Amino acid sequence: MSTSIVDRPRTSIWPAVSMAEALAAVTDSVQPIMTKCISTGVIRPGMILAEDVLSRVTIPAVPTSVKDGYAVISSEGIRDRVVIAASTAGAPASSIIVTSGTCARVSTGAAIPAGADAVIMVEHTHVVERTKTEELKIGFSQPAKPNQDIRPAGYDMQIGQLVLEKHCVIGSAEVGILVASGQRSVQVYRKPKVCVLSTGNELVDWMTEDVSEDRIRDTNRPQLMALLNACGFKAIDGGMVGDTREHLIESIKVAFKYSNVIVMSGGVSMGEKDLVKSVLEHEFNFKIHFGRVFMKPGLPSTFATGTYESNDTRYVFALPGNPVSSWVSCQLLAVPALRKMAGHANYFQTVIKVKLAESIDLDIRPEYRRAWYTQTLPQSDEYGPYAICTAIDQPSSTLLNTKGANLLLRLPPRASIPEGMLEKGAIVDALVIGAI
Ligand SMILES: Nc1nc2c(c(=O)[nH]1)N[C@H]1C(S)=C(S)[C@@H](COP(=O)(O)OP(=O)(O)OC[C@H]3O[C@@H](n4cnc5c(N)ncnc54)[C@H](O)[C@@H]3O)O[C@H]1N2
Ligand code: MOO
Repeated sequence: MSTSIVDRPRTSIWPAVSMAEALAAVTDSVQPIMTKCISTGVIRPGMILAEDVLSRVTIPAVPTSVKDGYAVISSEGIRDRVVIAASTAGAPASSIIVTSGTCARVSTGAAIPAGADAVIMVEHTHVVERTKTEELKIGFSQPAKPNQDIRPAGYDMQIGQLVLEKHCVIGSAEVGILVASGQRSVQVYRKPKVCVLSTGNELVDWMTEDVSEDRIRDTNRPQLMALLNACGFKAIDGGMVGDTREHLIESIKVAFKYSNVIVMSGGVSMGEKDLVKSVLEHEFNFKIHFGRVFMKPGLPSTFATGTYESNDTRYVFALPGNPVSSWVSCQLLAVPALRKMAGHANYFQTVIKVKLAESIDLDIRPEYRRAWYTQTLPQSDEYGPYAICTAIDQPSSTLLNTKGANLLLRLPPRASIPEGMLEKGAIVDALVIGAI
């Protein structure tokens, strides 16, 4: 398909959808992908459960002592008792029977012998009779209530109990719970494979030493790959693509050999070399769900789906070339989609309320401004939390305004506020995009 430059549309054919519409289109299109069975022994933090986990065991299996002390019959008060045996953690106590006037020495976690209904801890006892090496009779300074310091069977976990839910993100706590449940293996979600590629005739690889004046280093690819890797996905390097239909078609085909998701940047606006949308629509027969989003930065952000060489749905996030635009729109559109595919139930970034550390003139578009989180401002004891913008002006070409940003301020469009600006101290929503 080819058209002359003189015939190109003079206004975009793509309506600028709202962010809410864009997010709905993305998250409605993607579903968690396949699952795999994994041995409990190799489960790792970051994996996501694809099934509910029920306990196969009761913990403790029998009543056990909560203290190091003596298992007694509580109704016998503080009378002296003959020590008949010792029950230690890990050793069966089945042969021991505590009867009137006797007690059994128990350690924390040891089974309570039959006949006993309470434990008196060692600090509340003294030796009455002994040999050189063994306790014969023990005296008690405090009585015990029935069931005192006894952990009943099933107190910590019961057979059949739901201990971890589907979509649970495994962390160190969950590793312990899973192992305790006695399950030998579990279903987890597979992570989507995502390929990152950059488009543009002007690009040279980031390793290039001398870059001529008409060229620029491809910063989007390493930056987006780093972002996706930091979010827990293995980004595949799809390389750089020239601005021709043939080159785009070939590179997209190669990327689909290795991945079901492509995150690409550049070539989605109104320029004569901006061919990506047309290639996806006409060469691959993909559905373009949206070709522009009313947001700053990232206006020409594009999302397309379709099939290629199999019945599996493929997803393409064709993001604007401007470096800040691609980085922000990847966080806003591609990351939640990948998180949903990977099985996360909460796939959107956490949103918190922050106070502005300075006044901001609002843009005509809803803006996602880069900012740093701080509890208090310098020379101020007023509690925030505050957001300090990484720069007052934040052009979408200036990578430096992404430096260290752990918040994206979600600012309303100018028309929604009569003054067209937000004063210092105004409270706004912020998406958390890094450790705070
Ligand atoms: N007539 C119009 N022009 C533009 C519009 C518009 O609505 N009408 N939108 C502007 C907006 S907003 C954006 S954002 C950009 C995005 O355009 P493209 O996606 O087509 O991006 P390119 O033209 O390919 O590149 C834009 C800019 O970014 C540099 N770039 C591209 N790729 C990389 C890379 N991998 N690493 C570093 N830098 C990259 C490229 O050299 C350009 O300077 O369009 C506006 N124009
Ligand atoms: O939408 Mo563009 O990303 O502002 O420069």
